[in-house]
Amino acid sequence: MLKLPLNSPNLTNVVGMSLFNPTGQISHAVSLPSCVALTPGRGGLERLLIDAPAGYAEIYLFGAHITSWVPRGGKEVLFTSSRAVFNGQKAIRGGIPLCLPWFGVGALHQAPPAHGWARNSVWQLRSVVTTDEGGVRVTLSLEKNGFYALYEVTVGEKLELNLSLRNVQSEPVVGELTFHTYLRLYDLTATDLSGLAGGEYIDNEPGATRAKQEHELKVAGSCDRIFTTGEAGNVVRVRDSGNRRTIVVTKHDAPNTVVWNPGPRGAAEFSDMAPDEWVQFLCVEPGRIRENAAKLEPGESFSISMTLSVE
Ligand SMILES: O=P(O)(O)OC[C@H]1O[C@@H](O)[C@H](O)[C@@H](O)[C@@H]1O
Repeated sequence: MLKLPLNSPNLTNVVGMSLFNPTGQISHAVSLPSCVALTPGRGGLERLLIDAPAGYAEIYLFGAHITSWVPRGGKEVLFTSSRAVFNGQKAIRGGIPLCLPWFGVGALHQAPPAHGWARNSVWQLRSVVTTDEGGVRVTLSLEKNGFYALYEVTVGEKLELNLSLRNVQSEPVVGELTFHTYLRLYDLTATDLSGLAGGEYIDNEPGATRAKQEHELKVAGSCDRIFTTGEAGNVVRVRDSGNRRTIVVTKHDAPNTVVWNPGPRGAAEFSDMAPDEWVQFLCVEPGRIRENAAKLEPGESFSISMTLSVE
């Protein structure tokens, strides 16, 4: 295993060389802009540090997992648990895990692992380029178990994500995708949501029946709802009053939005979350899952996208 020191001059502008990550795989040789470094992060896991004029972010190659995004002049938008485990095996608790190629137990009950294997896999870094808006665009890929996933992350004043999944096997398959986004909040119990009223949801538990969300959703404890939204639900606004901001989640080609928080009792059962941390986040998870899962013939693909912005 090759350990790279944080200050190594070779970590920026890496051209034509291969870096090893702690799981033994070789990262793709890519050229990095000067505002980007590929460094060992927590647990020695390879991580892209992006400090562009328009925004800051950290992306682990393990899970293609974004653990931090700070738009320039703003505050951290993503919650990452103080007890998150960075061992290259367990999914990182917080940030934006990708649920792929299934969500939860899967539309066809494919689990384990819960939420698919992408968040526990090391992704390949394909390219890192600057954007005209002062940001950085990162492309990552993962080919595994007959699927090919391509993930484009644009870090700037907004965080723009585009994720696609292709069937590269000879049989038809079913695929699901979700951005399992942990939004950092000053106080969940004082947070207002808008955009989900009028949508239909099902509680994420066996035997649950479908219901209509009559009023705007207020989450003050445990919540685990899978929404199917129309156009109106493409923009969900999360008013984080303690931080004097509204986080706006805009999605495309993603008919579902999962809203999840474990509440105090649920949080106490997680070894990778402090008991009092449940009030510091809300998961708003755009995706295409369950009855909307994509049926993919060989060679077919589908994609979902999400933009986070702050007002
Ligand atoms: O602990 P995990 O596998 O990261 O899942 C956390 C939660 O993820 C949410 O997306 C699900 O709706 C919840 O049911 C689940 O508990």
